[in-house]
Amino acid sequence: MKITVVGAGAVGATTADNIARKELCEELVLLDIKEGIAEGKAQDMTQTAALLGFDTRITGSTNDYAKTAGSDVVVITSGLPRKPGMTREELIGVNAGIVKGVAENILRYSPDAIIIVVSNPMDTMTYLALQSTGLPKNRIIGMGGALDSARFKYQLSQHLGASPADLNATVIGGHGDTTMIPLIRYATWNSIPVTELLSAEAQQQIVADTMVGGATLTKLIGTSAWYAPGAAAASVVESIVRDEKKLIPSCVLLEGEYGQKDICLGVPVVIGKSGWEKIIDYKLNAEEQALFNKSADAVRSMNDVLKTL
Ligand SMILES: NC(=O)c1ccc[n+]([C@@H]2O[C@H](COP(=O)([O-])OP(=O)(O)OC[C@H]3O[C@@H](n4cnc5c(N)ncnc54)[C@H](O)[C@@H]3O)[C@@H](O)[C@H]2O)c1
Ligand SMILES: O=C(O)C[C@H](O)C(=O)O
Repeated sequence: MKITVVGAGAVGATTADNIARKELCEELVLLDIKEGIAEGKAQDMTQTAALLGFDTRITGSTNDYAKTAGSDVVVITSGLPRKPGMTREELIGVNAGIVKGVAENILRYSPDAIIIVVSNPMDTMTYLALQSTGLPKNRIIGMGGALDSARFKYQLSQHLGASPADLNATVIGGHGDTTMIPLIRYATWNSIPVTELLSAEAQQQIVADTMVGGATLTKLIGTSAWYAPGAAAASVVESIVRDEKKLIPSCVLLEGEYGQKDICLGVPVVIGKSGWEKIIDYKLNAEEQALFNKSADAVRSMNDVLKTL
């Protein structure tokens, strides 16, 4: 198994670190456009092997895609992160060019790869990667829901005094401050609906705080987060390489599912060795479906911006 992570910045390096620690592959390539950064981080990470006890071989590459040849899975994290006060959508102008170029280069050397898109605005970057590579839809997965659902569980755990591991909670829709939809109606604490345990005010607060989870961290740190994003991206990789069939909300092409088509948006999907394998229908109620449609409208207008770049 060979995995490439493009972008050796905060999220890319953390994703690679998680992949290596979990020994998800024999060969891991970290690629960046900035001279030396990928080689340096690959060497630094390799020096943890003796301490942590893993055997994954990690190679760094300064923009040499030949080194990525034959990758089974590729994670794209290259691109600008937002600064405090910005939205993810404001990154489209720079990141669209980066993601398109990277996806095309990857495909040249790894025609069979499954691609995971992390760069923001992620829903539109996933759509762009799908359009520009023409890959089968199941091989392009946008990572957002895995992270947002982990943040949703974090918020629930704080209010309930519960272990996040005992919580089951899902965020669908876009990966944006106003487009994500934490499905509180479906959230449970070891099978008990959280709606039976929390006041209406607490539920509203949890949903609101989950939606701005990324913005909150960006304000605190001065750039966007990387520990949970890197762990979330690695969890999607793990479900693919171990063929786990985990149900992970992810951004995929919709062709009528959830009432939408010609758009990549977050829905619960089963992820295994072929990429995303099927979409699970959560049977949204009218209010949730209205939110989903609104989210789709917002993402579609970002997708339209691609035509003007
Ligand atoms: N989808 C998500 O859940 C999620 C979560 C966190 C961050 N992000 C996004 O991930 C991206 C990366 O964030 P970060 O914090 O790692 O940023 P960063 O600045 O730390 O790293 C980005 C890296 O990309 C590299 N890069 C730029 N152009 C490149 C190219 N053409 N080829 C190869 N490498 C290139 C840069 O040199 C840099 O090292 C941002 O767009 C951010 O918004 C998404
Ligand atoms: O918030 C961001 O801009 C980065 C990422 O999408 C996140 O949710 O952490």
